[in-house]
Amino acid sequence: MNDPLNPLDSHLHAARIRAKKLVDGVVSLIVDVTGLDALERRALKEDFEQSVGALPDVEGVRVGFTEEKVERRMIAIGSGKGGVGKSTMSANLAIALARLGHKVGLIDADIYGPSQPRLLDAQVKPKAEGKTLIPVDAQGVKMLSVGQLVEPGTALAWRGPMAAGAVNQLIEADWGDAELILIDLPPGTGDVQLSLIQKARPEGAVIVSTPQDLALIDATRAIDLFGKTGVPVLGLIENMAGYACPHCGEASDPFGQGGAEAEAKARDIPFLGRLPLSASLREASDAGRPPAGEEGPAQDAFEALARALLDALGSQAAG
Ligand SMILES: Nc1ncnc2c1ncn2[C@@H]1O[C@H](COP(=O)(O)OP(=O)(O)OP(=O)(O)O)[C@@H](O)[C@H]1O
Repeated sequence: MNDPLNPLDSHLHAARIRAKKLVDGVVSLIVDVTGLDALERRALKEDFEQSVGALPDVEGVRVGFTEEKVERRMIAIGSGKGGVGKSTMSANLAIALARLGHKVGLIDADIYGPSQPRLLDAQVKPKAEGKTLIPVDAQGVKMLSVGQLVEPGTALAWRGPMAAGAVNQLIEADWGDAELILIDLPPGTGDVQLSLIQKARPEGAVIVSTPQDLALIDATRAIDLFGKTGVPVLGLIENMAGYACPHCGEASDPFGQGGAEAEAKARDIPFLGRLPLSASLREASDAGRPPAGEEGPAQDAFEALARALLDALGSQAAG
């Protein structure tokens, strides 16, 4: 006899059907929703209810969901002081990790200057399903920013617990299939950063520093902050290390060379690599075109940093 549910085999989302049965006119479907956010799940459910409900002899439809469990790892990106390129690094590392085949999320928790919506050219408000925020798709990365929770340009003079509350909303968002979530912390090593780290409980941290002495002293404070909270430092990245003159090509080291690497070595922390000061990198970043997404030397540099980070994460998990 012809199975009345046969037409489901040619449904657009037939590959997601894990089980189907028809009992007394009621169809029960189990649908795999791996990788779909709450809005997409609702749309899929409605689609099945409508198309199955229209089949002959069907009086009711029940749709249940199943999904593969995603093992999520959160990595905090911190810096001892502002302006060292932590946000630029977070955006480009996120894109480089996604290009290496990872499902990546990015939380912009920089309450003093949330810049990810601009860096990733994604200045849109996220949607919500009930109280759960749905990250926006930003150049292949799922992203949420504290900047999306307030009006643009509003100074965020939040204290630690308030900031932690807002960041909590971002952490508990619907991250779908994202397995690696980078969290761009506010610069500095005060109470605000401390309570954010305690709230987020990242698996590891990356510290961004410039080669300047002062930044290095600040970087060591950041290392101590993560030590205090029991978060292992996965590695140090040196940004704005050396400068290639765009006119004559001569390379120079306005802030000195090797300081960050030496500091990392002295502290027994992996040195993940360095990125030179580059006018084209700054221009592309300011224009919302992260260089990690465009072919060129900067893309190669970010890919190498992303690989070093994955290695450090691997050894951390193994150790
Ligand atoms: N390697 C680089 N070469 C040239 N410009 C850079 C480089 N890295 C970052 N910048 C520029 O430096 C400025 C500060 O960078 P960014 O906002 O990422 O720093 P930050 O550490 O996140 O600062 P804050 O947390 O205070 O916002 C930006 O204009 C950015 O484009």
